[in-house]
Amino acid sequence: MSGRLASEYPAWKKLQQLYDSEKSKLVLKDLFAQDPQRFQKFSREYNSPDGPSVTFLLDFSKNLIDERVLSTLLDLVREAEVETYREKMFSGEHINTSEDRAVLHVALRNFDEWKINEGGVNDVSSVLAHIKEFTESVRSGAWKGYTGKTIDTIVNIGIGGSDLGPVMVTEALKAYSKRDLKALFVSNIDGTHLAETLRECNPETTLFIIASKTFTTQETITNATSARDWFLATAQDKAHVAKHFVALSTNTKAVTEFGIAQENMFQFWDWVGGRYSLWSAIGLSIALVIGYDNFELLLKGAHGMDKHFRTAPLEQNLPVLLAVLGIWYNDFYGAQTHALLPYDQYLHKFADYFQQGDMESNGKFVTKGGQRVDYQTGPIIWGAAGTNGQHSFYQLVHQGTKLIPCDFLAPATTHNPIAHSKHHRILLSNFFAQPEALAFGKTEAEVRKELGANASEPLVKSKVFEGNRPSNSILFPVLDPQTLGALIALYEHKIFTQGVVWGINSFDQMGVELGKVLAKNILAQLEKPQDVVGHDSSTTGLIHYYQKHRKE
Ligand SMILES: O=P(O)(O)OC[C@H]1O[C@@H](O)[C@@H](O)[C@@H](O)[C@@H]1O
Repeated sequence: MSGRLASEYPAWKKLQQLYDSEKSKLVLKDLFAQDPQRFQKFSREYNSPDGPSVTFLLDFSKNLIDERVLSTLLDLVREAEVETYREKMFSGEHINTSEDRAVLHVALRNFDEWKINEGGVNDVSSVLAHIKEFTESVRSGAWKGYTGKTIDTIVNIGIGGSDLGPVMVTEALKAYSKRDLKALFVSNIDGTHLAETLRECNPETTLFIIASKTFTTQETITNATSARDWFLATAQDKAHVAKHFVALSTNTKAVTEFGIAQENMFQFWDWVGGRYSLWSAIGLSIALVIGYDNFELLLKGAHGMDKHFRTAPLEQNLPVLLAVLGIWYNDFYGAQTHALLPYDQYLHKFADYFQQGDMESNGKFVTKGGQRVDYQTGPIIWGAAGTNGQHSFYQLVHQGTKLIPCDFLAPATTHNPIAHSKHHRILLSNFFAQPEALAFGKTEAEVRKELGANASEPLVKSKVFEGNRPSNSILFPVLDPQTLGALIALYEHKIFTQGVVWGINSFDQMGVELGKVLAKNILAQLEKPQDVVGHDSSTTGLIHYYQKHRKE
């Protein structure tokens, strides 16, 4: 990637001018009043260009934009050569320059359509076949534990990208799950996570999936080793490990050293970034829970979005549109955060997932060319499932002093139409009402009318909603595997587009390294107070306090 500073592009400068001169006119109430076509102009329906049918509506009309702002934002995308870098990604160029790697999660869901030149790409289908064979064997009960019993529990041990994707997707697609196969996830090094999980497991019927791209991650290897010790305390014979432990990794050597047979290892490649890996062997737990065919639908739904991203004109290109809207708020309005608000309980981990997806990708202050940026890069991503958020943090979103752009997502149809879909209608009425309230607010005059002449001034003021708070709404027919695949890919490509504009490398994660190194050093000093050397007084004081109070 060019690694140029985004602030040097002519369109960036023009956007700054537009912001300065037009900001006071970009008032949603007026913009909607002036243009009866605004919804038509600023909404797009997605229809998957191929593969399983996926459709959804992206309504971005409640954003603080007009046609001039949008076209200038798209000029910025052109000037940053997003289209060129998009092609570089799809063709397997090493766009992850700091690690000299290709970025090819799109190859994992390509189903041989596009020719890509990179080692391992041709093995994707054989790994999928391995996943299919294995999942069918476990789900059918043909795969037996060491005492001949069927597997009824799987435990995915992994962290970061080797955990968050499987957790999010298995939750999101619970409606498609095999209900008699319990899926548990252990990520934290905190022994509590493993201990509490193992309480739910029977060694005779539990399958451990050790998910680690590198197979060197301290948390995962420590948890996996303790899980193996727990298993062997009952099973006794090391030969039984083969029936109860499989690995998902790029590191064959470390996997075999751990004692997992090569035939129980599911391979992937260094061009799959951790936070983009749920489509790879890392998705094994997903395939086990929802079945291989549904896993394939997830991949195909994502592939449809890849094709859309690769071919649709920028004005129609949904990931690009989401990306530029984000840039508008992040870099010109000074918004620090972006909220993901799915009105679907099944998507309750969606924001957690994209916290890593977005923040580990675009939380960088240096361009690919090595320059310190002079603008904001990745936003803080957060959110929760509606309507829970409404009874918690929405107060600040509506009346706080910060601008928080929001994405609202919802399915038109629920998988659980209890009480004749009464719950769902109430849920959706909130999904429609919140963006409306954010955009149009409530004026002082309206409040006065409502409260009557005797209302006190402070009470009137406290009930005013300034409005003009932007949001996107994404409405899809039903949360099925293919739609989820398309939605995840939509956000992946949004992140890619923003990264190219900001000139940063969205595909390394140097920022997680320092803490790891320091922790290793400190671990070696925890025994005795006299070992605690080379730290500032605060760190030393904290460690000494721990040493004084620990019991074990
Ligand atoms: O899959 P492994 O190699 O265990 O890595 C797990 C996670 O480690 C973190 O430090 C990050 O680098 C993540 O991107 C990664 O997903």
